[in-house]
Amino acid sequence: MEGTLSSSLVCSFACSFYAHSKPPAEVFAAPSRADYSSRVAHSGFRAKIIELRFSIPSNTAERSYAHVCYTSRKRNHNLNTEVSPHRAVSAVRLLRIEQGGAFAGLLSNNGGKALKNEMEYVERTLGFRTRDLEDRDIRLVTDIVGGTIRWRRYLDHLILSICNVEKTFRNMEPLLLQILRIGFFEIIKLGVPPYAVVCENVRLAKVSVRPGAGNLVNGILRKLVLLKEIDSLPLPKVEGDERAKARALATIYSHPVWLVRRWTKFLGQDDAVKLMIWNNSDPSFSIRVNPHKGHTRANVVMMLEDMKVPHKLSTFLDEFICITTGMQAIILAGLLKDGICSVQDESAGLVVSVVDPLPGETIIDCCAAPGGKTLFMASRLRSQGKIWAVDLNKARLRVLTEASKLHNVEHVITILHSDLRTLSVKNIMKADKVLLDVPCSGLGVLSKRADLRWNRRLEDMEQLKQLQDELFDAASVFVKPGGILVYSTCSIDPEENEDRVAAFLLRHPEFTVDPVHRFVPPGFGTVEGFYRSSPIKHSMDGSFAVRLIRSCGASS
Ligand SMILES: C[S@@+](CC[C@H](N)C(=O)[O-])C[C@H]1O[C@@H](n2cnc3c(N)ncnc32)[C@H](O)[C@@H]1O
Repeated sequence: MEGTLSSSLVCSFACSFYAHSKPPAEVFAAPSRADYSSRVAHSGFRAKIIELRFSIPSNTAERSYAHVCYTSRKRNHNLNTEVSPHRAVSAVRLLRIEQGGAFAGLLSNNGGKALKNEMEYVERTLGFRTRDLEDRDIRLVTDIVGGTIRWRRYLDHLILSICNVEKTFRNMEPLLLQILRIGFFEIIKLGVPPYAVVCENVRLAKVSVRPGAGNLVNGILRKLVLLKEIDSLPLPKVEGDERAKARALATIYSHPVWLVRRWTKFLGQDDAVKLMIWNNSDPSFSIRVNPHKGHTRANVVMMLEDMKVPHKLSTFLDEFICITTGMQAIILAGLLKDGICSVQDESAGLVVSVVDPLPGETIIDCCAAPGGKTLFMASRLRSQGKIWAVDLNKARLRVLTEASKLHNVEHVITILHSDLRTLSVKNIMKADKVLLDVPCSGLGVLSKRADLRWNRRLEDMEQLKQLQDELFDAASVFVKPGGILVYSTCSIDPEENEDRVAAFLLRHPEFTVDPVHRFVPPGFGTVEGFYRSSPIKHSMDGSFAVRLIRSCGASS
């Protein structure tokens, strides 16, 4: 069959392949019919191959694709024990993330089911099963997937430089590119012995892409090893005008150029680099102990010691424990599932300190779901008082409802599914305190959200700012005279933080800043009286909050 197909059509075929557990259809690129046949032979399905030849509009070269209709599952599934399972799973997961079908975190509260789905995807994509993942493999997948996504721009620069021919790089099968990225990441950033990396990634490319792909991986990885040995990785120099410097820094520290330019402008080059280094480092987590399940922090510390999970007490929040590694063990031990504690960054906990919920108060949590801050505020109310938890997203509110039951705080929380802006027009509720934790860019949490830096665009910022202003106005309506309004973000961007507050105060002279210094530890309050946590200063996520007080005589 001859013709012209758009790349989006190819993509939609490929997506349908991932979406079905029944015998699927897929389209993939391969230079010869023998390659299609080899792939189908490994697939575990009986299949009919229809060959397509077409050119992609953005790419003048004609390419050959196979449209494979898998007709039924073969009875005996191919178990491939030679391919290292964590590499195979990582490659497929990276492919899915890039195609928008998965998130970066493999850690899941419902580990068993998630893992089973994961392995089914791997089997459907590669055409063979690997042995099941052990705990150690899961940790490796988490490290490799997170790291490879973070370092994508840097790795692609090296791969492209070593391929030498841009066409080879651009025309690479998507799975092959992931295998190369993994190999580069393991050699350069994880320091895995090159022999093992070359050998295993070559084998994976051969059996999962096509036999010829193994040779390509072999050649490219060996060149990389050589360049690394002589300390000659082809990296750009930070020189030239602003734009050239930003491009070089963006490659060396693997961030989008627009972010580098923005941070260089707001923070200066040195702090921008420190921030990028933080974003590329392994994320650290903290857990909040839930007292409503009869546990104390000392209790949970003993459990962590039994589990040999390295930890230290938070110096900023009495309920928090910082964990460097071992989250998987905490999940497997059921500490989250049983509501004994929840994962919450200290920076988010300190926003609750800014709100300072007191027993007996009525609080409206305006953008509440999935409820991290609602639950902490509920816990601080000590069963006296009320929280109205408002959110637009029904699915996320369901998570909040379940979590509030799990944490034994559901009696103080009432869920309200609504657009805050519509609710504010009705003007039916007034509260002592109102928390507005607005949708934001999330630029303060890039170390935990490995893929976020690649998904955010400069254009998003304008839309977000407009939404933040609208929600800020809406939230203010619920504050009673003399009451408190807290606006917060998990962003470090002044345009989402200080600038939004300044614009709000111009529109709402009935509010004034109530400095946060008496609510947060020293070092977190700014001269303007705002709360700001900084990854480079406090080694935690970046977040922001302001506490505003409505004048006693003023009502909306
Ligand atoms: C940053 S998240 C809130 C996180 C939450 N406070 C927590 O600590 O878990 C922002 C939330 O705003 C919600 N949201 C966005 N637009 C909204 C609107 N117009 N009205 C109400 N909620 C909205 C989103 O559904 C999302 O759950």
